[in-house]
Formats: sequence, structure tokens, C-alpha cells
Amino acid sequence: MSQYAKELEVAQLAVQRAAILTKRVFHEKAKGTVSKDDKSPVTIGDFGAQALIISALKANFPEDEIVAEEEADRLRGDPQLQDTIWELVRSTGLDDPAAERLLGGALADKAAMLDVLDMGKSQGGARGRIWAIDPIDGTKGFLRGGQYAVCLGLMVDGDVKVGVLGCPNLPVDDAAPLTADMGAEGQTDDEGRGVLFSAVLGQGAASRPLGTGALVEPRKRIAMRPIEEMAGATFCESVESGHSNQGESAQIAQRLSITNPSVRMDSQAKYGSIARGAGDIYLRLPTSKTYQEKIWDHAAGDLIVREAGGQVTDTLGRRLDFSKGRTLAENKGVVAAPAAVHGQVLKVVREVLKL
Ligand SMILES: Nc1ncnc2c1ncn2[C@@H]1O[C@H](COP(=O)(O)OS(=O)(=O)O)[C@@H](OP(=O)(O)O)[C@H]1O
Ligand SMILES: [Mg+2]
Ligand SMILES: [Mg+2]
Ligand SMILES: [Mg+2]
Repeated sequence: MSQYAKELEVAQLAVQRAAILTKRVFHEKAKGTVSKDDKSPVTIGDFGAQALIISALKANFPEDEIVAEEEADRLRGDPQLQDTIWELVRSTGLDDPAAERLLGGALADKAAMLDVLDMGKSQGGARGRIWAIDPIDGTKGFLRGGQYAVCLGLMVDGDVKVGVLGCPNLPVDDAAPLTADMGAEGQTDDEGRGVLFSAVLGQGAASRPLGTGALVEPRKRIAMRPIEEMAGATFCESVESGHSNQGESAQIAQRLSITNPSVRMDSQAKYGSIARGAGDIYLRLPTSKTYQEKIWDHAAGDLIVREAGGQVTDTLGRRLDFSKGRTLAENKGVVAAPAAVHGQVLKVVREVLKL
């Protein structure tokens, strides 16, 4: 068996099961939005998906630590919200009994769900096996009816070894071109959509359709698109201007003679898209001096892009360092591009950002 085969299987199934839950919420008008202390939104989908993923990890790797975005504190004083989430969690499972069994089956009760939700408070760091979970990345996109991703990565001694991204609203077809409206709101039709990206360090990156039971076969290798002419490249960037500086991104595109409009979409769907050659370059340019990127926003995507033939660094050319705790404390922004042109892109990023 190849290294990390069990981790890869469990991670893909856990993400697939959580995505069944997020899709149920996605199609409801009321998504149970709660505001967090930092004013960012969180929904019943985020809580439910996190509970399902942690319970699958604990069933298989009880000793591993977990860094997860959400916590149960906000729910403890709100029995109604607890009930709504529990109803979702209780009634969501894979439709393949063996796969569901592998994930440990259903949680016992509401109290167990709250306990499990709080098992993601590890401080991270440079030692041991640590999973990073973003149950819904791009929550704003999720609320808008756009792109979002269910994200899971395994770090061992600070290095990402396994990465999985479930992207329910991306085209299932790896060859589907990126379109400007891909991140747009109002995606209501699941037909032809839903992809599960995955990678293991040193073993390449792959995709398969996002299913509802056992993993859908085959798992197909993906690769970034070789860029022959920089002028023909396409940028992927955040929808929210507060998450990445879109003005600087436009200046960088101009200096690289890129004329294609950049494709804006929420979440790590950007990493998945460029990894399969639908789009080429993902820039995340800091909008504040103090914001530290969260490890769960990048762990899976960083590995998937590098295993697909890309290079991922920050705006100063340093590899993303996942060993510093819950945030990428030693990095500023992200520059992801095919390895062959990454240096060229980084040079222009540094010129424009005056770094
Ligand atoms: N100021 C600032 N700068 C950079 N990043 C920030 C910032 N504030 C929040 N976040 C994180 O952005 C995550 C969503 O990133 P996206 O690339 O999906 O942004 S966007 O929605 O497309 O605009 C989002 O992840 P989720 O909360 O999981 O949606 C946040 O962790
Ligand atoms: Mg969030
Ligand atoms: Mg996120
Ligand atoms: Mg999130």
C-alpha cells in the first residue's frame, strides 16, 4: 500500500460526506447564518460539516490533533440552533454502507456533536500529525450561491502530506474552461457539477467526481497547463476586495501583458481550478499589514497545486510555512503559478508591491 493511502481514503470520504450536508444547506434559502466575533459569517453548514469531518477523523486516527476553523462556544447557549444543526448532522450519511462504516457511522447524540465540534482547537505547530479543516471555505460565496470548498489537509511535522478539496459547484469536467461567471451567484443546478481534488506529497494530484457514497472511480491525474505565452494566461482571484488587492493584481497582469479578464471565485476552488489547468495563476495580495492567513485556507490547495506541477510561495518568494501554528505567521500573501513561470510572476509581484 502506498504511503498515506488510508489517510487519503478517509479524507476523501470525510470531505464527500460533509459536502452532502453543505449541499443540502446550499439549496435552502435560510442558511442559518450567525455572525462571528470578527464579523465574518458562519452557517449551520459550517458547523455541521465540521462535526462530520472531525468525527470521521477521530474514528480512524484518534491520536491525531486537529486545527479546525469553527468552535461550539456560540452554539452552547442556543438550543434551537443546536437542534437545527443536529437534525442535519444526524440525517446526513454516505449512501454506501461500507464507506459510512469506515467513517465510524453516525454520532451518538447532540452532546457528542458539540464535543466533537470542539476537538479542533489544537494550536498546530511543527511536531506530530495535525489535520487542518475548513468545513466551508468561501462562506460568503456559499451564501451568495457561488463557489465554496470543503477543505482538509494532513500535516506531519509541519509539512502538508495529504490534501483534499471538495468543490460542489465547480464543473466536474477537468477540461471545462473557466468562465467569468463561474464564481457568480445563483448556482442552483447540481447537474455536471461537483469535483473532489486530492494529492499526496510525492504522488501527484488527482480529481474525481464528488459522489454520495463510495468514492467515484477512476481517480484521474491532473496537471497545470504549460504556459507558452504569458500573454495568454488567466488569473484567478478572490471575489472579496478585502481578501486580496484587486487593483495591484490588475497592475501585475498588465505588466505581464495578460489581457484575459481575471476570474473571480471564492474559496480554495481557485487552487483546484489552476491545478487542473482551468486558469493558470492565483494571487492573494495582502490588503492589511496585520492579517495572518489561516492554515486551513491553504493547506490542501498548496499541496494540490505543487503536486500538479505548480509552485506556491508568498509574495516574498518563501514557501508557505504550516509549522507556525494556526496561521501562516511567517508568510505574506500567496503566489501560485506553474513552476516554470513562477519566478517570472513573482518578480513582477515584488516590483508592483515594492517588496
Ligand atoms: N482580511 C483578509 N484577508 C485575507 N483573507 C481573509 C481576510 N479575512 C478573512 N479571510 C479569509 O478569506 C477566506 C475566503 O477567501 P476567499 O479567497 O474565498 O475570498 S473570497 O471569498 O473569494 O473573497 C475566508 O475563509 P472562510 O471564513 O472559510 O470563508 C477567511 O478565512
Ligand atoms: Mg470563516
Ligand atoms: Mg476559509
Ligand atoms: Mg470556513
